Amino acid sequence: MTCTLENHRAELETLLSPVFASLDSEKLLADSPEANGRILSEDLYALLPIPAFTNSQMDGYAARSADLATATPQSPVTLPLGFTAAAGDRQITLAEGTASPVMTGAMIPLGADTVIPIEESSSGAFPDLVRAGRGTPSGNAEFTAPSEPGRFIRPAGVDLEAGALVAQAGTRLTPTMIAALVSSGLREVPVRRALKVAVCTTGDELSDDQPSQGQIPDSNSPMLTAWLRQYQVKVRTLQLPDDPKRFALTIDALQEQVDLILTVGGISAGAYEVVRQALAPLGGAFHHVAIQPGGPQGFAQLPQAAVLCFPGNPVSALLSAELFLAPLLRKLNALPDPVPQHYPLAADANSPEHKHQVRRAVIRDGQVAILDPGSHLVHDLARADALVHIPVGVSQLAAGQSIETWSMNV
Ligand SMILES: Nc1nc2c(c(=O)[nH]1)N[C@H]1C(S)=C(S)[C@@H](COP(=O)(O)OP(=O)(O)OC[C@H]3O[C@@H](n4cnc5c(N)ncnc54)[C@H](O)[C@@H]3O)O[C@H]1N2
Ligand code: MOO
Repeated sequence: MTCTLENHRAELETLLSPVFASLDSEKLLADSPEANGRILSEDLYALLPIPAFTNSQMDGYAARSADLATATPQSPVTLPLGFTAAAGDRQITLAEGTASPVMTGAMIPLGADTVIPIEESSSGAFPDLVRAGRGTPSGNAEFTAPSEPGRFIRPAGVDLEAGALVAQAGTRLTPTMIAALVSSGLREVPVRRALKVAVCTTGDELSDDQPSQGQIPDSNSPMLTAWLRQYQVKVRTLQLPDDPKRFALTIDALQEQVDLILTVGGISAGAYEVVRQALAPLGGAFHHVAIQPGGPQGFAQLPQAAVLCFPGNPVSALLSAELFLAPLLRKLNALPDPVPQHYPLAADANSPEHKHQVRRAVIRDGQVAILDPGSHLVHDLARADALVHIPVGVSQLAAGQSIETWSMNV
């Protein structure tokens, strides 16, 4: 049975929506390597303000603006030095009529209301400094201009008040959001549990180490694993021979361990189509989608897990993931949809009129050159910059015509 790209997409959305909706919440450290890209499962409110305390924006002197009100180059104001406030120190108190050396990020001394950058002091450099509890400060600093209240002072909570909403449920953790969470005192955060997928590559020809005659390296397994991990999926891989009984037993056991089983290969018209042979009796649907590559497709709903069946040719497998899984995983991960770019075609191109063709392409010198359509060309797949969609009904494209390109391998 042949179906359209859109119909198959809709079928997979029906299959996978309940799987995605069933993912519950888990706690994760916001500063752990797995946090980036995960989705918050609750609204989160700041435990600490950002900044956590009022601090200096500059290395310089903390002072009272009133003490410097009359300072001019002709009549500078000289203030004796107080203790030095360094980043990490407890708050010190500024004695009236003194200036305290203060470093960027240090707490503003109690009583100070302005910071004069070191470059603006007459000497332009710090003299010998003394931190609280480590001796008695001596020396002076000379100022030739007033400094207004609040100058170079970063007030506590100016970015976010304690108790304010840091991020809503559904927010994707980015490097910057991780910084905001940690800054607001939120280290352990509730996130949606990662989707668990078992990638099952199939075929007696697959080999992991030294392929003997007739064998090939299993490239689909690492390719799809890396591809799925872009979407925060927890992947386990299995390589299964062309033995339908063993395949059926393995799938049955996997059901309890993962949310989705993704099989690759073994679904077209051959005599040893292990996936089709094992899953068709269990209600699996196998059909031909009017796309190229990636025509043969299948899926099954088992009692405890959904099964998605991609064709085995490497280009077909990857494009099946891009066409059918990527839109759903982007939605799941609150990622934006990609935006196409437009380039003129470098040469004429043909496409089968009754199929939606997806071609790999390279963009050179402002033009898009379409690569060979073969679904076994895994190196061409790797060197492609873009995908070009040629819809049903279009059989020819002319050199120079502007076409839509969708970035890939970025
Ligand atoms: N008589 C027909 N033959 C084929 C048809 C058809 O309609 N009628 N469709 C062709 C198309 S299109 C595709 S796509 C493939 C899909 O076949 P399968 O999904 O059954 O995949 P396999 O036969 O198992 O493998 C196809 C191809 O890919 C290689 N392969 C498989 N797994 C891997 C892997 N993990 N890593 C690297 N390469 C892999 C495999 O060795 C084959 O060369 O069927 C066409 N035939
Ligand atoms: O659909 Mo197959 O994926 O053309 O090679």
